[in-house]
Amino acid sequence: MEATTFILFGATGDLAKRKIYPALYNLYLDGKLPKAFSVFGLGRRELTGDAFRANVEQSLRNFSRREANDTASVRQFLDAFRYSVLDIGRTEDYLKLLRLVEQREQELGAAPNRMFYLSVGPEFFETIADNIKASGLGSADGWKRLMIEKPFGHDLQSARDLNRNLSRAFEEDEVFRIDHYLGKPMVQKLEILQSSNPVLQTLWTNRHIANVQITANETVGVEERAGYYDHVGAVRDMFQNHMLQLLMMLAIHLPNNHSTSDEVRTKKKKVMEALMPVLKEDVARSIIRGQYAEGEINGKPVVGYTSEPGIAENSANDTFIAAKLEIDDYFWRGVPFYIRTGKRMKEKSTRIVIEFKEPLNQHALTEEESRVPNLLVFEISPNEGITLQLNTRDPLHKGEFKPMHIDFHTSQEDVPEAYENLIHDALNGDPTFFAHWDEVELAWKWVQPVLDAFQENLVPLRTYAAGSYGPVESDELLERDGFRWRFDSKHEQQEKKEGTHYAYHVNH
Ligand SMILES: NC(=O)C1=CN([C@@H]2O[C@H](COP(=O)(O)OP(=O)(O)OC[C@H]3O[C@@H](n4cnc5c(N)ncnc54)[C@H](OP(=O)(O)O)[C@@H]3O)[C@@H](O)[C@H]2O)C=CC1
Ligand SMILES: O=C1O[C@H](COP(=O)(O)O)[C@@H](O)[C@H](O)[C@H]1O
Repeated sequence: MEATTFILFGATGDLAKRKIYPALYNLYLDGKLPKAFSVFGLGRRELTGDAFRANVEQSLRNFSRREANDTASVRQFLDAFRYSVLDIGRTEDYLKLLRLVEQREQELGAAPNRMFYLSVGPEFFETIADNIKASGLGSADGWKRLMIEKPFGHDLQSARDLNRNLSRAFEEDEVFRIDHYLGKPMVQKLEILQSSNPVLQTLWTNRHIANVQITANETVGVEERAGYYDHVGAVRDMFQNHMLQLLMMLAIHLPNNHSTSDEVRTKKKKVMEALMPVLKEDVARSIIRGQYAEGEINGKPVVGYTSEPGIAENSANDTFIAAKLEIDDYFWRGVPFYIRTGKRMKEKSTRIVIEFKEPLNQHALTEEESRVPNLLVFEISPNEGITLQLNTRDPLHKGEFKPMHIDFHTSQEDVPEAYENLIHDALNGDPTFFAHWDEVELAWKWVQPVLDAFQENLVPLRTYAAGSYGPVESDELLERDGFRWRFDSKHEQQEKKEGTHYAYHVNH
């Protein structure tokens, strides 16, 4: 791997502490960092190098998936870390940083390859990019890359403006837009599972699939992010990025088992282009918008959204969204994709369920028998696994017709965290699991009429009790088409109680 200087804006912030340092540490333990590797942490706070390294060490102790007790290896890891005070708007701070970076590269005899990671609010992105260019930090004789966090814009126009402005300093192939759902191991496997298994490849069409359900439910509420969340809602916070990325990753059809990043991203773009647009006037028919009221999570009472600290008591912000989408292409025409995401839901679960069409069913003895569909379930988090629901007869119960579950689960301890995968890919210059501008723009384009309809109150805001599965209208969205949400724990327990369960557990 090529020598790299990792320049981290927002090094004193929450994301750096909870995600970036632990990810770098685990990459280091796995031997996945370049030999010549330095980190320059930046922030306004006055910190000595030692104080900064102590903060990083604390973050490893608190948040790393592997223990940071081996003092020698932690010390060696921290050796790579430097801190420099930098105010984003002050050009002289960039010149000082340039001198420090050059000095360090010379000490190491390292090529001037520079990774700029912007772990700061989006309002700073353009200023930083311009200052990187103006100071010469971005003009060395090596590569330069820009990693940026979400949100990428607030709507279609602001995203376009941001992209145009960033492109003054960075080319598209130098920009690595993070969508951390693309770093989740099961999401990364979707592509290879489909493209390297003829069984799945054959089934991956509207001939066999009745519908696809994509869920990302959380039990947490707005937490300490009222100021941010109340302006974005579930539609911008989760739907426009993570949920549409999951849809793209599921719906792509790849030619073979060695697809290049260009092929993957081109196919994702094709999926977005084929997504049937929704008109502002029609949004209410295919989108359910919800907000949590008070309720119970894991047996404990919790307040409703508008009683959360920092949220206006008349806020009409969405904390839940369910949607029906259709892809108008050869493979998916006629297959509804149902997407659902919400805060303060019954359980934390991110998953994709593929419901297969009923068989011809000439042997079904009862109406009930004909209603048990085959399901293929990808559990993305908090547990990772794949479940296949098949039908069988139970010889112990008079040959009753029953579903059988075949489960494959991986042990969570050793699964790399999303940020590890993404930082590793970016260090290697592999953009496969980063959002290309074309995808981001098409996603905003699809979402814009939804934002407009919400803004103009064309879509009723439904309430749901905290700790439920969302508004009843979300169930009705599927019931209208003869379906229901699958594999919520209430259904899963029911189905598992009735059926046989086969588990296949893998420790890596
Ligand atoms: N936290 C999370 O879980 C997630 C965060 N994100 C995104 O990541 C980004 C960072 O979030 P988070 O870490 O939570 O934010 P924090 O508010 O915790 O940290 C902000 C960082 O920005 C620095 N900063 C702010 N203003 C300036 C300035 N004028 N000059 C120099 N540095 C400045 C702060 O340093 P100092 O105070 O020392 O100046 C601090 O290090 C945001 O874009 C957020 O949307 C995305 C997904 C999840
Ligand atoms: O990006 C975000 O994601 C988290 C949920 O991520 P997960 O990995 O825990 O599923 C969400 O809580 C947050 O609001 C959003 O900004």
